[in-house]
Amino acid sequence: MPSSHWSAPVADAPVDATVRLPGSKSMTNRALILAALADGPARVRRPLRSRDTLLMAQALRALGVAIDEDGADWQVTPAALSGPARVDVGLAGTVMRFLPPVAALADGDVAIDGDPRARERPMGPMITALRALGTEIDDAGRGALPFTVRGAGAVKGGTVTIDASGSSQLVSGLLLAAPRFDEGVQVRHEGPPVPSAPHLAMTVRMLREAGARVETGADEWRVAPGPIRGRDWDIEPDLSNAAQFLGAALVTGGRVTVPDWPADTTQPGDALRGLLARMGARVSSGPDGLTVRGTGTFEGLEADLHEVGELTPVLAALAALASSPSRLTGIAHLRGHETDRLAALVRELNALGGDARELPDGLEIRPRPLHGGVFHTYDDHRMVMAAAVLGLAVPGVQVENPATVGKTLPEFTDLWTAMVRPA
Ligand SMILES: O=C(O)C1=C[C@@H](OP(=O)(O)O)[C@@H](O)[C@H](O)C1
Ligand SMILES: C=C(OP(=O)(O)O)C(=O)O
Repeated sequence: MPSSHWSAPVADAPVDATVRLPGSKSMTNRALILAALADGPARVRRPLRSRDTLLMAQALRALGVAIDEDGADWQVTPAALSGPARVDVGLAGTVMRFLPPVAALADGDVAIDGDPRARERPMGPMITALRALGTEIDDAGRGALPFTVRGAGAVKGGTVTIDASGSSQLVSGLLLAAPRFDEGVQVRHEGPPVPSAPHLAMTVRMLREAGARVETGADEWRVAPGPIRGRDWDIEPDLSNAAQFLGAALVTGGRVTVPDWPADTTQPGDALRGLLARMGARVSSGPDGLTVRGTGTFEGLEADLHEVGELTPVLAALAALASSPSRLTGIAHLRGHETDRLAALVRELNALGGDARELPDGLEIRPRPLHGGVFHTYDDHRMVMAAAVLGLAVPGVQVENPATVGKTLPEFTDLWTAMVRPA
């Protein structure tokens, strides 16, 4: 086995674990943007420290913002934003969609690029929208990364219509910076439905928590011009990254508790409570956190995951181990994620003997006995997580490039091993 592979541990016994999870990627990167654009210092408490959030911090520092480590927190001191600067978005959707509107507010050129795959992810509507709002962008006609934002120190703002069916982040990015646009923004979506409604709710809630005036309608969002308050942001645990751990309770007939599960949250991972219950889990909340218990058998899932697409890879792995078939729909936009997730999941599940096929907007998965083999991960953190779930029940799953999980959870294999093989 090449040393770049990880042998996913088989569970010899039901897991019985409490897994404390690091902060939410989506909340950390929104808090960083709002802190950078605020009227005074801000603190991000217990941020996620992973590739996606460190890239965001680095991008904002490149524009002049000070982000200092302070114990478990980050202290953010805003500054007049300026170029010339170079920004690396890596493969982070949140950086590639949230940073350009901030760069538009800077005084000077900001050159933005990322991993090869980042150049293929949907970006055109953001470029078109920023131009319509008064910003010059040099993209050599690509409609994609790399491009240079010719920041003029201000953005006029106003009304813009975009097709955000490829990614909700196109809307979130425009809204997060919009209080600082001269006229604010009114974004209208036209096209097939926008995915990831909870992430849009997160954007709106965090903007309001920072003092912005936001109105929402059907496929329409309006942000008034005005100050963004510097404040403390408490980052919740990343509930999407809870999926594989809670799923392990289902696969092994065990128990997993995630502490500090928020009572009221906009994170899409909160939907795991209902989704795993539908598969047969017993789900309960208490002072210890959220607990999922499995019985040892569990059913497949028929679900529209349009709003919670990032849960798909782990749910697909669970589906492959379930006692009945699954249909996961509403997720055509996953073809534009870190990799084409529908194609990648079908290929890798079937390479282990599975029976998965692509639907126009999703996946159909029929459980079959699986065997070991190499599970390719395509620079996709959630493919590593999906492979680990399969490995609980299938001996010999070799996960290629496990380090790619560092996009959102660098400590994943340690947390996983501690759960499956407690000392
Ligand atoms: O705004 C956010 O923080 C996110 C929105 C979603 O993006 P899409 O709407 O592109 O799926 C989600 O999949 C991604 O992991 C995080
Ligand atoms: C789609 C995801 O990430 P990104 O923020 O890069 O879009 C994800 O984390 O599942």
